[in-house]
Amino acid sequence: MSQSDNLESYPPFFRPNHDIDSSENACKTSVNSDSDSDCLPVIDFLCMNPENLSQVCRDCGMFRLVNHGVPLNLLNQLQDHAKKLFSLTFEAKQDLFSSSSSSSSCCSPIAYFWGTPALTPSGDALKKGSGTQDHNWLEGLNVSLTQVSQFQYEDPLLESFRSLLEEYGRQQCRVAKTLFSTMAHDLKLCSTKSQSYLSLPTGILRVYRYFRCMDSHKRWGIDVHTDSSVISILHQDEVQGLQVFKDNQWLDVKSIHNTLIVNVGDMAQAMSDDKYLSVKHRVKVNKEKERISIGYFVFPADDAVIECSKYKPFTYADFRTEVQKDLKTLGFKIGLQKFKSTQENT
Ligand SMILES: O=C(O)CCC(=O)C(=O)O
Ligand SMILES: [Fe+2]
Repeated sequence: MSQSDNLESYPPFFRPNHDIDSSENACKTSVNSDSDSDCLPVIDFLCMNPENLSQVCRDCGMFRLVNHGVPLNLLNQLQDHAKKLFSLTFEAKQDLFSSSSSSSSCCSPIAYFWGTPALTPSGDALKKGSGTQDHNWLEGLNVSLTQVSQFQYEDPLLESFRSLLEEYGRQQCRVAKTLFSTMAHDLKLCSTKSQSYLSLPTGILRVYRYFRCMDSHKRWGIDVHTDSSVISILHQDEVQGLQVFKDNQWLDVKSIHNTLIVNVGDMAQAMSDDKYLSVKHRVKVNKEKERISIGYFVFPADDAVIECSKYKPFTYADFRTEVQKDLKTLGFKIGLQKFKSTQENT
């Protein structure tokens, strides 16, 4: 089936001819798109050089990870399953994954959302207070890794997707743990801190499908943001879309087979006292092709107090509450700036 035959899988808002005011949310920023070279530094997971890792976290905040050890077969199967599930009708996806739709899925560890990647802790899309229609051009599945391993679906396709997610989650935990222990060593964090600063049970996966969009110069897959996590790890399919703000310009992140993209999140920037960079990034949409990506996000323990000279002591729970509040009332995230110590603000 060609992609254009499958519009029933799109939420009605994203079907062509929907009456959208295309003057809103226009993206007119220039991009440097040098098609041959890769803009990201490379870290080899098999023979990781701690000094290189430290340098790229400070200079760039995003890097490409090679030799990560996640089986290629697992990556391919996950992409295939995600494609199949996203191609179901919009109504079927809502039924399968929404928490209120049926008693059997009321504690489903997988929640379906569309139009925004900003979710409440329970996985519901966070509606922006302004009431504007500045939707992001995507739909997705939010997966709690702790819950996904304690659940079984009756539907065979869902059950095999669940077990792939569980295995993928294990692989991402392994990668995140190793990366963070090298970072913690670099930042000279004591062992109590480094244990609570990366809490593997907080890990979530986000499986995204970015829709095709005729107004691709006016719409975003995800608009400019930094991640709230400690570390985020992304696997993308062959369709390019991610851009990173580096050297004062927006650069396209290449889609390179069998590599992962890692980025330093806000929490790691704070833990490092601003030595590491939680880098701005965004996702473009494409006129012809849909794009699927899978992100892993891991956070500090809710009660771990982040202490450093540049910020007032705060927990990730404090940070999340502020971010949710700002998204609801202002429509955007202020983030770390709100937690700067008084000295830093003067
Ligand atoms: O899908 C992508 O390429 C990036 C996703 C992302 O930036 C996010 O979920 O925070
Ligand atoms: Fe992100």
